[in-house]
Amino acid sequence: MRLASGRHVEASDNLSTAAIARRLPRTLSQAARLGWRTDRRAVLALLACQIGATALTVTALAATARVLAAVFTGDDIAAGLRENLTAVVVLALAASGRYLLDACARAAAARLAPKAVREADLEVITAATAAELVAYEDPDFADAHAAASDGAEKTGDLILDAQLLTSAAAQLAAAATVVTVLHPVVLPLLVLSVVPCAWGAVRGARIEHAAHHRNLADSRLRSVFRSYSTERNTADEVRAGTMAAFLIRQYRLVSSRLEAEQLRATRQALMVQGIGDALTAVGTAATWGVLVLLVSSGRMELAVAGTAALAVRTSMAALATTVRAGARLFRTSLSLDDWARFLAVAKPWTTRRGPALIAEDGPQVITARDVSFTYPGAYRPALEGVSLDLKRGEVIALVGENGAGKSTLARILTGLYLPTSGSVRWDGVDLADADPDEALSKVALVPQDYTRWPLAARENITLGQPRPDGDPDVHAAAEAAGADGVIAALPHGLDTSLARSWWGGHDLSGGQWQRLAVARAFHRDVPVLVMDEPTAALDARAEHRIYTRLRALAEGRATVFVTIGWPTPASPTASSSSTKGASPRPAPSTNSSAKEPPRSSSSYSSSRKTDSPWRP
Ligand SMILES: Nc1ncnc2c1ncn2[C@@H]1O[C@H](COP(=O)(O)OP(=O)(O)OP(=O)(O)O)[C@@H](O)[C@H]1O
Repeated sequence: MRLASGRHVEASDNLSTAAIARRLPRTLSQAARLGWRTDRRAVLALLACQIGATALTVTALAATARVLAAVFTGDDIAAGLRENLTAVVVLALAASGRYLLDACARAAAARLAPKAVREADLEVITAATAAELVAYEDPDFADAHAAASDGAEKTGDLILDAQLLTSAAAQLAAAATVVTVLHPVVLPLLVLSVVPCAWGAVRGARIEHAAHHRNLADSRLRSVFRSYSTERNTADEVRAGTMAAFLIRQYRLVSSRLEAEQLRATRQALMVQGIGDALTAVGTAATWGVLVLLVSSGRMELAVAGTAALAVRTSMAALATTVRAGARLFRTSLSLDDWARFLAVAKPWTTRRGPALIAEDGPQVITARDVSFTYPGAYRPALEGVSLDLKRGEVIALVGENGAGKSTLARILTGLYLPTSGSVRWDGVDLADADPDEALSKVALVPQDYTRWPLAARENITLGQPRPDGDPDVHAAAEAAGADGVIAALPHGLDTSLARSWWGGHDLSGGQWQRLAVARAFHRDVPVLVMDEPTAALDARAEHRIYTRLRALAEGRATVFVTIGWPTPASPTASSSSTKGASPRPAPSTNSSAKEPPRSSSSYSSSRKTDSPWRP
């Protein structure tokens, strides 16, 4: 199995080194802004220490030159040192001060780094949660999101590397100044020897990063195989289905693809870096050769050559650190670029609908007209030409085969998805123009795949939004959903943690979880209630309880009930007293296909013949 790489990967592959280098300042300034937002004092301390350390490096090297001149030029070294005592003291103070300030700068960077990671990650979370729900159906969004999470993690490295780079670059600048003062020909040689090394390091980083991008889809696939093989949710099926060998084979297959791609990239990167290092070795040899030549031809005094040799060594060490830190910074900035890229990819998906508000006591009526919907990247619409009306106090049942579009329609009626064409209006307000937070605050949804929140039982029902009366309301909702017995059996009642993978966490059965999921919808005192197969995992008694309560619960609410209960044609049928007809596909709408007549909540329980009218 192979996942297609998305536009995101291709766009990254096409980025040239020059293009990325041009974007580097922007990426760095983004990191600086992040740092500034998270801890200004640490940023200021970092800057002050860095500037101070640079000034002290220059001072120390200038003092070094004077001390070395005293040592090499005079016959009496001790006398020379005594005469230049100030330079010796300055050298000692500047050198130790520089180490101190360097350590302070590193400490400030270390303090800043985790905060920057947190802030960058929060930006990813904010962008993801602000995006339209349908964005999650777009593979590019998913790939960009995966890459962004890595990128956010690297923000900390970026700050540490930036500190290291500026520190090394300051040392280099100071040493290079001294070398230039001693003899102007040495500096160009130094530069020539470092350029190939820098080129190799940067080019190698780009090759490896491009491979990382090509591997993104496979990396995700492998981690899915890994988690499906080992996680608790799937552990029983893995064993009962004797799937372990198959999953391990798939894991190996994807891993070998990943490793082959990685190996190819590493070979290329090593080759490029090797060429750069070899050229640098030639340049270094030339630098030393020129120094020897200058001394042997009498164009440079031995004392000056000694100082130059020291400065060249310092420069070389600083250059090596600068190149290493620069290459790492470059690689990190590529990851940070992924982070920034996700924010850019997510931006157009940001929910921006309009300021229209639904009346405080609304919606009284939900009207869908000619609604069609196609998932991003899908070849055919999931819904086509659906029209219906749903009033407060009515229950509408969406019935149809698997894949007929019931869940999609339910999400469109609540405004979770916007139709590709047609409109959904609440009291005449098009949901495409309505403030989504305000509209969704009027919706309670029991999704098909409800979440087992690793929280206390109370928060699993209130979703962190307790009603003014507190626990009595929680118990009332639990009672309506048949979850009161579940809570009563918990060791600490509503305070019991349901984070089953943690110590002290309590586990529930599938049906018990579903009762909680239904209770959470009942707890939300809102006018629109959507239940997507809410009784699939319930026993007959619990199902009966929900159905018998539904009438009371639907009182004053617009309720959508999704079920596959009836044997019906391939399209879902919307049944309610006011339904105009719903048909997700070209297939026709209709109530006529339903075995139960359309009805509203008021006629619902009285016309039932079985405990579950949806499953005759
Ligand atoms: N993320 C997606 N991307 C592309 N197509 C999708 C996506 N999700 C659903 N579909 C397609 O949309 C159609 C309707 O799906 P939907 O989940 O609404 O059906 P359903 O009637 O609720 O099915 P079920 O009874 O199995 O829950 C299906 O054909 C499905 O393949």
